[in-house]
Amino acid sequence: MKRIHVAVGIIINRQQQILLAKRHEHLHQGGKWEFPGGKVEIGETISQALIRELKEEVDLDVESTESFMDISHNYPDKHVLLDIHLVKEFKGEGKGLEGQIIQWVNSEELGSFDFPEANLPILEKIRQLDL
Ligand SMILES: Nc1nc2c([nH]c(=O)n2[C@H]2C[C@H](O)[C@@H](COP(=O)(O)OP(=O)(O)OP(=O)(O)O)O2)c(=O)[nH]1
Ligand SMILES: [Mg+2]
Repeated sequence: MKRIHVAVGIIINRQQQILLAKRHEHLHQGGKWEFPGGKVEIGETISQALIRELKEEVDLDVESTESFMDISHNYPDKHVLLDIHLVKEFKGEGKGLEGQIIQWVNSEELGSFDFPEANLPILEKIRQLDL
Protein backbone atom coordinates (compact mmCIF):
# COMPACT_ATOMS: atom_id res chain seq x y z
CA MET A 1 0.00 0.00 0.00
CA LYS A 2 1.25 3.49 -0.80
CA ARG A 3 2.25 5.52 2.24
CA ILE A 4 0.83 9.03 2.40
CA HIS A 5 3.09 11.73 3.76
CA VAL A 6 1.29 14.12 6.11
CA ALA A 7 2.58 17.37 7.62
CA VAL A 8 1.08 17.79 11.10
CA GLY A 9 1.27 20.83 13.42
CA ILE A 10 1.25 20.86 17.20
CA ILE A 11 0.20 24.49 17.46
CA ILE A 12 0.83 26.05 20.87
CA ASN A 13 -0.43 29.52 21.76
CA ARG A 14 0.84 31.95 24.42
CA GLN A 15 -1.50 30.41 27.01
CA GLN A 16 0.23 27.07 26.35
CA GLN A 17 -2.95 25.69 24.78
CA ILE A 18 -2.85 23.31 21.81
CA LEU A 19 -5.13 23.57 18.78
CA LEU A 20 -7.27 20.54 17.93
CA ALA A 21 -9.70 20.04 15.06
CA LYS A 22 -12.40 17.44 14.67
CA ARG A 23 -12.19 15.46 11.43
CA HIS A 24 -15.34 15.43 9.35
CA GLU A 25 -17.24 12.11 9.56
CA HIS A 26 -16.79 11.23 5.88
CA LEU A 27 -12.98 11.48 6.00
CA HIS A 28 -10.48 8.74 6.82
CA GLN A 29 -10.46 8.50 10.67
CA GLY A 30 -13.62 10.63 10.60
CA GLY A 31 -15.05 11.87 13.88
CA LYS A 32 -11.65 11.72 15.59
CA TRP A 33 -9.77 14.78 16.84
CA GLU A 34 -6.52 15.68 15.08
CA PHE A 35 -3.69 18.13 15.09
CA PRO A 36 -4.29 20.22 11.96
CA GLY A 37 -2.33 19.39 8.83
CA GLY A 38 -2.54 17.50 5.60
CA LYS A 39 -0.82 15.80 2.73
CA VAL A 40 2.52 16.99 1.44
CA GLU A 41 2.22 17.76 -2.27
CA ILE A 42 4.82 16.96 -4.91
CA GLY A 43 7.64 19.51 -4.95
CA GLU A 44 6.84 20.85 -1.48
CA THR A 45 9.01 20.70 1.63
CA ILE A 46 7.35 19.61 4.88
CA SER A 47 7.44 23.09 6.25
CA GLN A 48 5.93 24.55 3.06
CA ALA A 49 3.17 21.93 3.25
CA LEU A 50 2.52 22.73 6.90
CA ILE A 51 2.38 26.47 6.29
CA ARG A 52 -0.05 25.95 3.40
CA GLU A 53 -2.28 23.48 5.26
CA LEU A 54 -2.50 25.58 8.43
CA LYS A 55 -3.55 28.59 6.38
CA GLU A 56 -6.15 26.56 4.42
CA GLU A 57 -7.56 24.62 7.35
CA VAL A 58 -7.36 26.94 10.38
CA ASP A 59 -6.43 30.37 9.00
CA LEU A 60 -3.10 30.73 10.79
CA ASP A 61 0.00 32.41 9.35
CA VAL A 62 2.86 30.24 10.49
CA GLU A 63 6.17 32.01 11.07
CA SER A 64 8.37 29.11 12.12
CA THR A 65 8.21 25.37 12.71
CA GLU A 66 10.35 22.99 14.78
CA SER A 67 10.52 19.31 14.06
CA PHE A 68 9.05 17.17 16.83
CA MET A 69 8.72 13.55 15.70
CA ASP A 70 7.88 11.27 12.78
CA ILE A 71 5.40 8.42 13.02
CA SER A 72 4.89 5.70 10.49
CA HIS A 73 1.58 3.93 11.08
CA ASN A 74 -0.41 1.36 9.15
CA TYR A 75 -4.18 1.59 9.35
CA PRO A 76 -5.96 -1.36 7.73
CA ASP A 77 -7.05 0.91 4.87
CA LYS A 78 -4.20 3.44 4.72
CA HIS A 79 -0.50 3.73 5.52
CA VAL A 80 0.60 7.11 6.80
CA LEU A 81 3.85 8.87 7.62
CA LEU A 82 3.10 11.72 10.00
CA ASP A 83 5.79 14.40 9.98
CA ILE A 84 4.99 16.31 13.14
CA HIS A 85 6.25 19.80 13.92
CA LEU A 86 5.79 22.24 16.78
CA VAL A 87 4.36 25.60 15.78
CA LYS A 88 4.77 28.28 18.42
CA GLU A 89 5.20 31.34 16.22
CA PHE A 90 2.17 32.25 14.17
CA LYS A 91 -0.32 35.03 13.56
CA GLY A 92 -4.07 34.60 13.87
CA GLU A 93 -6.59 33.19 16.31
CA GLY A 94 -7.51 29.98 14.53
CA LYS A 95 -10.72 29.34 12.61
CA GLY A 96 -12.21 26.13 11.16
CA LEU A 97 -12.16 27.19 7.49
CA GLU A 98 -13.39 23.79 6.27
CA GLY A 99 -16.40 23.81 8.59
CA GLN A 100 -14.65 21.66 11.17
CA ILE A 101 -14.93 22.25 14.92
CA ILE A 102 -11.71 23.52 16.43
CA GLN A 103 -10.73 23.90 20.06
CA TRP A 104 -7.75 25.21 22.03
CA VAL A 105 -7.07 22.82 24.90
CA ASN A 106 -4.68 22.63 27.84
CA SER A 107 -2.22 19.76 27.75
CA GLU A 108 -3.90 18.11 30.78
CA GLU A 109 -7.16 17.95 28.81
CA LEU A 110 -5.71 16.07 25.83
CA GLY A 111 -6.45 12.70 27.41
CA SER A 112 -10.19 13.25 27.15
CA PHE A 113 -10.21 13.54 23.32
CA ASP A 114 -10.52 10.63 20.92
CA PHE A 115 -7.52 10.69 18.54
CA PRO A 116 -6.54 8.38 15.67
CA GLU A 117 -4.49 5.41 16.84
CA ALA A 118 -1.32 6.74 15.17
CA ASN A 119 -1.38 9.72 17.55
CA LEU A 120 -0.71 7.83 20.79
CA PRO A 121 3.09 8.41 20.73
CA ILE A 122 2.46 12.11 20.03
CA LEU A 123 0.31 12.44 23.14
CA GLU A 124 2.99 10.71 25.18
CA LYS A 125 5.66 13.08 23.93
CA ILE A 126 3.51 16.18 24.50
CA ARG A 127 3.15 15.11 28.12
CA GLN A 128 6.92 15.33 28.42
CA LEU A 129 6.94 18.94 27.20
CA ASP A 130 6.78 21.46 29.96
CA LEU A 131 3.30 22.87 29.20
N1 LIG B 1 -3.85 16.17 10.02
C1 LIG B 1 -3.74 15.04 10.71
N2 LIG B 1 -3.87 13.83 10.08
C2 LIG B 1 -3.75 12.74 10.86
C3 LIG B 1 -3.50 12.81 12.26
N3 LIG B 1 -3.44 11.54 12.74
C4 LIG B 1 -3.63 10.69 11.70
O1 LIG B 1 -3.62 9.47 11.75
N4 LIG B 1 -3.83 11.43 10.54
C5 LIG B 1 -4.09 10.82 9.23
C6 LIG B 1 -5.55 10.87 8.84
C7 LIG B 1 -5.47 10.93 7.32
O2 LIG B 1 -5.35 9.63 6.82
C8 LIG B 1 -4.16 11.66 7.07
C9 LIG B 1 -4.37 13.16 6.81
O3 LIG B 1 -4.90 13.31 5.59
P1 LIG B 1 -6.06 14.32 5.19
O4 LIG B 1 -7.04 13.54 4.44
O5 LIG B 1 -6.54 15.10 6.33
O6 LIG B 1 -5.23 15.23 4.24
P2 LIG B 1 -5.51 16.69 3.71
O7 LIG B 1 -5.76 17.59 4.86
O8 LIG B 1 -4.36 17.00 2.80
O9 LIG B 1 -6.85 16.57 2.95
P3 LIG B 1 -7.23 16.20 1.46
O10 LIG B 1 -5.98 16.11 0.65
O11 LIG B 1 -7.94 14.89 1.61
O12 LIG B 1 -8.14 17.31 1.08
O13 LIG B 1 -3.37 11.49 8.23
C10 LIG B 1 -3.38 14.08 12.88
O14 LIG B 1 -3.18 14.24 14.08
N5 LIG B 1 -3.52 15.15 12.06
MG1 LIG C 1 -6.13 17.70 6.76
